Amino acid sequence: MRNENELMDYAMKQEEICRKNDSISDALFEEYGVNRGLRDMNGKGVLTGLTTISKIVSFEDVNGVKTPCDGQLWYRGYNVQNLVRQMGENGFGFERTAYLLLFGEMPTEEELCEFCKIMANCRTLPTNFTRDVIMKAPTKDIMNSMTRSILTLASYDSHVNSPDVISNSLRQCIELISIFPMLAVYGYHAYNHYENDDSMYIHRPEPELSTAENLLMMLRPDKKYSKLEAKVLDVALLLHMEHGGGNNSTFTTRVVTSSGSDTYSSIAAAMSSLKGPKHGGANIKVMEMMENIRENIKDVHDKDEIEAYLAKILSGETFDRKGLIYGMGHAVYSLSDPRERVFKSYVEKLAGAKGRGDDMYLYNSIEELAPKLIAGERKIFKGVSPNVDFYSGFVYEMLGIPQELYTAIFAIARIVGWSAHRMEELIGMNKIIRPAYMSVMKEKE
Ligand SMILES: CC(=O)SCCNC(=O)CCNC(=O)[C@H](O)C(C)(C)COP(=O)(O)OP(=O)(O)OC[C@H]1O[C@@H](n2cnc3c(N)ncnc32)[C@H](O)[C@@H]1OP(=O)(O)O
Ligand SMILES: O=C([O-])CC(=O)C(=O)O
Repeated sequence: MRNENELMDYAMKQEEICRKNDSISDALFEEYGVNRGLRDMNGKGVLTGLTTISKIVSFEDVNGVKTPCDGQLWYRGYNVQNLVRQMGENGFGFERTAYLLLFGEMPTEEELCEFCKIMANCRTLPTNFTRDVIMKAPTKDIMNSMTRSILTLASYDSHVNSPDVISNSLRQCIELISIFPMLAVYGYHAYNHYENDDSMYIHRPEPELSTAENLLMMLRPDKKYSKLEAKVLDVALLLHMEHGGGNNSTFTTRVVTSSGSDTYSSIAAAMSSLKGPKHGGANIKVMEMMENIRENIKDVHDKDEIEAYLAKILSGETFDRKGLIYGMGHAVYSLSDPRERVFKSYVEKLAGAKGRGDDMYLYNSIEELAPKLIAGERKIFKGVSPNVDFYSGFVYEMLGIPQELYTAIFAIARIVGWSAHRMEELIGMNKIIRPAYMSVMKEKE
């Protein structure tokens, strides 16, 4: 039998050699003008593509000077805050926005109706897929469970690759967008049954329900949810659907697509990127961090105590020792992330209704204190503010959604953006993405 301890001891011993041979000095990056993380000295991303899918604004021109401003996000020419507003109190936006992002124009009522019907018909899994794939080796890591399902679905597709690349990829993307909620929720129920010994429910989606409604219906044992809950979840999905070509998971989609690989592999790669705690996985990390803060401070109303504990998180002294305050900061936004602002308005309503005033106070205090602390400790050129995922976990928690599903919900939304970028890459680029690495290796005899 394999001796795990022996292997771990070996890896720990060899770590030192890896560190010695894999470290490259900052001076060499400067000498060759190489931008770490494809970002320039001011944190701005290196320009690697053109897109018509979305636009992010974080700076404005003030008398010829580039100045940080409140963030804006636009989908196919429409401001996201307006898209949310236009849905009204009861309307659902996921399907309409998915159409907009995928096809580049707002659907008429007739086009939307046809698209919803197509999606409803797609919400079915191959025979015994739930039993044979999703329930096998269940895991708390729902992103992994979904990724395994996505890759396995390729074996059930008799036309994984087809000469009609564009229409075939579009078909596959629409199918995956439609069934993502099932892969996520069934993956969770399987885990919850086998690992937590809870009852398992496999409710089939209902054709007349929206994506958000289906998700809540499939999740709940009694299939019940309120209109407000479905509305809040729909807004969360709309806000997470798309964020340009440069975010880590969308860029991954574009890189894998550019090699000629298939839809399942491109989306599986994007899932693997999204789950990272610096990207979509931050929504779970925020909740773990909040729990850790609550456990370690005596009074949630004492801002000095909160500040001192945040300083410890930032110095890597406590929590996960990574030195990050999760839910804060963004690669592009400066003064604010527009999606966080929308979320906050819902959070305040929900927290009031659910008697979570103390938690709201704690979140507000962190929102006020953390940016100043981070700016004091790190080199921040553009400003640092709460991002979309600072409040998303809190919202999901108040909706009774289990923590294991938080990043999966992000994926259920972002697959629309990934799909739109896969289509744009296939239609407009036709060039393998292949940046260069300068070798600073020393030749040896
Ligand atoms: C959906 C999303 O993906 S939104 C982002 C979700 N992620 C998180 O909430 C995790 C916490 N935040 C972070 O790790 C970062 O802010 C990121 C990954 C989102 C962006 O990082 P960057 O692009 O490096 O941001 P920026 O250029 O402003 O950072 C400058 C410095 O501040 C640090 N910094 C930024 N945000 C934080 C933070 N929340 N906590 C501690 N340090 C931070 C960066 O690590 C960087 O330090 P370095 O130069 O020593 O590496
Ligand atoms: O754009 C990024 O770097 C992160 C991201 O996906 C988002 O904020 O939605």
